[in-house]
Amino acid sequence: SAPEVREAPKKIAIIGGGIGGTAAAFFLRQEFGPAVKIEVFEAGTVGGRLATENIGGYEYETGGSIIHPLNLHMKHFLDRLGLSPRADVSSKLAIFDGKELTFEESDWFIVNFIRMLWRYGFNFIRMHMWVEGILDKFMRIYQYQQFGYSFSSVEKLLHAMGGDGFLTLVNQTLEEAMLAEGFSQVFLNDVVTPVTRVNYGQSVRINGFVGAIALAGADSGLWAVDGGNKMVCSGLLYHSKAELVPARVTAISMKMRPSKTGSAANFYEVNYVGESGAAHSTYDIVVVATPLHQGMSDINFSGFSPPIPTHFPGRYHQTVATLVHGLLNVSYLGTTEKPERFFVSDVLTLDNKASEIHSLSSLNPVKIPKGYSPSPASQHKVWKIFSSQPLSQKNLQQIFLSWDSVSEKRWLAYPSYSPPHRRTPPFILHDRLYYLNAVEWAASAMEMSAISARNLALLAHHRWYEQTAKINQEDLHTRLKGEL
Ligand SMILES: Cc1cc2nc3c(=O)[nH]c(=O)nc-3n(C[C@H](O)[C@H](O)[C@H](O)COP(=O)(O)OP(=O)(O)OC[C@H]3O[C@@H](n4cnc5c(N)ncnc54)[C@H](O)[C@@H]3O)c2cc1C
Ligand SMILES: CC(C)=CCC/C(C)=C/CC/C(C)=C/CSC[C@H](N)C(=O)O
Repeated sequence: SAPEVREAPKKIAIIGGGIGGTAAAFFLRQEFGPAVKIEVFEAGTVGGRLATENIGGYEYETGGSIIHPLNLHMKHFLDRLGLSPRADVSSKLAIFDGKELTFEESDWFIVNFIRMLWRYGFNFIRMHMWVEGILDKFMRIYQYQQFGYSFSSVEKLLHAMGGDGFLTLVNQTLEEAMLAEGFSQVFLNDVVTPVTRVNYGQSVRINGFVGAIALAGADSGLWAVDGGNKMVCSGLLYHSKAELVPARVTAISMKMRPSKTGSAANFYEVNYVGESGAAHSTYDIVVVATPLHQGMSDINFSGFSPPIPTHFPGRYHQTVATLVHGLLNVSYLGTTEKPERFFVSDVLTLDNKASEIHSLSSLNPVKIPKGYSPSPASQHKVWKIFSSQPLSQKNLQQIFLSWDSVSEKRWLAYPSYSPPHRRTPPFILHDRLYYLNAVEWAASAMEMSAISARNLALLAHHRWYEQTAKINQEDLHTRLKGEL
């Protein structure tokens, strides 16, 4: 007799309208087809940690800002949504030790190359090769997902990409991993630390995997979305024909109802508070696309065995983004260069007591006006400072000669990474209840949330239709060699 065909799910809930939740809506629609009703709950603003701030009539990114050229899901979203990358504006990097600039990029590639070779031998070239090797393995996920394969835990996903090497990498510090590879401590202090400070606000004691991602975040060819990165989220929401529910989810519980076949079927009840008060709805599948950690979201899970905690262990790191429209005090950076000749756009910092800030960058608006070009420090412009604590008035007076606006955004930005990690939170919280942001404990980035969204859409589909052959397959890399 023909195998029993399971009915399609009728309703899916996604909690969170950031890049993770909206990408999940997009991929779930792709997997389950047009009939299923998808609802996205968002307590704040669509985009979540992708957000902009208006200064003087222009919008500037205050959260997630850069995208790697090999981030294929983000690229694909732009193509599907008819969005474009923002026009390129040249940039110039320097490193600050709290007193003076220890490195200032030259306009000439060869000058930078010789300086780096002189100071750090082959460390610099080898670092590029090391990161490239990790990215090569990382890229395997796209082929697996293209073929419909999914993974039931972060560890299994990492293992499928990079084998035991990736699992070792997430369980040791970047410092340990790079020292073991033969990089020098001086190179780690002078070059790698400034990158982990700007990109994750933390030291080289973050895990080796997220450390490699941070270093990839200093590659060339980084891009952003014309009009603002958060446009991808609203675009995905619209494209997926999901319904936005502007409400805060307070609780998720498991309920039973009798099914047509006589046996009991369980479903999820989502309780939420919106503008018109408290309400609840029921769903066949639920995807939680917000971090389940202290200060991030307070969702009470009831009726589950084993119990699901409101907050998993581990905390999120505070990064304060302060946007200042003002005149930079170049002597704060210990430089004697005239402000009209000072074109440095990104100042990274060393890890020492004198560096209260993690970075200082000149910001370009999300839409580049015609004829726009980088301006020197002698002109009023928008600067972004990353720090772990809010800046004091004294800090601002040291860094700027004058300013006409200051806006501060305190983010619980990404996990506070301190390997070895006890255990990464699970993707599967319960039978058909999934947790997208578990992936952030390997690394937090827009593309990581998109990869997790695709993985969970596939996983939810295969588990719904009991297609176990597409879950947790070993050795996919060898088996798919030669395929497309
Ligand atoms: C300052 C900063 C700089 C960064 N820079 C980069 C970068 O350059 N490149 C990069 O790739 N990544 C960067 N990141 C990381 C990146 O922004 C995140 O990894 C990514 O945006 C996470 O997206 P998400 O959708 O998974 O989570 P979020 O964006 O946090 O989305 C979760 C959403 O859920 C909502 N929510 C929470 N609780 C509830 C509830 N109970 N009910 C309903 N809704 C709820 C929230 O309001 C939020 O909108 C940066 C992050 C920060 C903060
Ligand atoms: C996931 C892969 C393969 C690559 C992502 C690389 C990337 C873009 C890393 C950056 C991650 C991050 C959290 C950056 C924060 S700050 C960004 C920027 N320097 C700024 O000033 O806003």
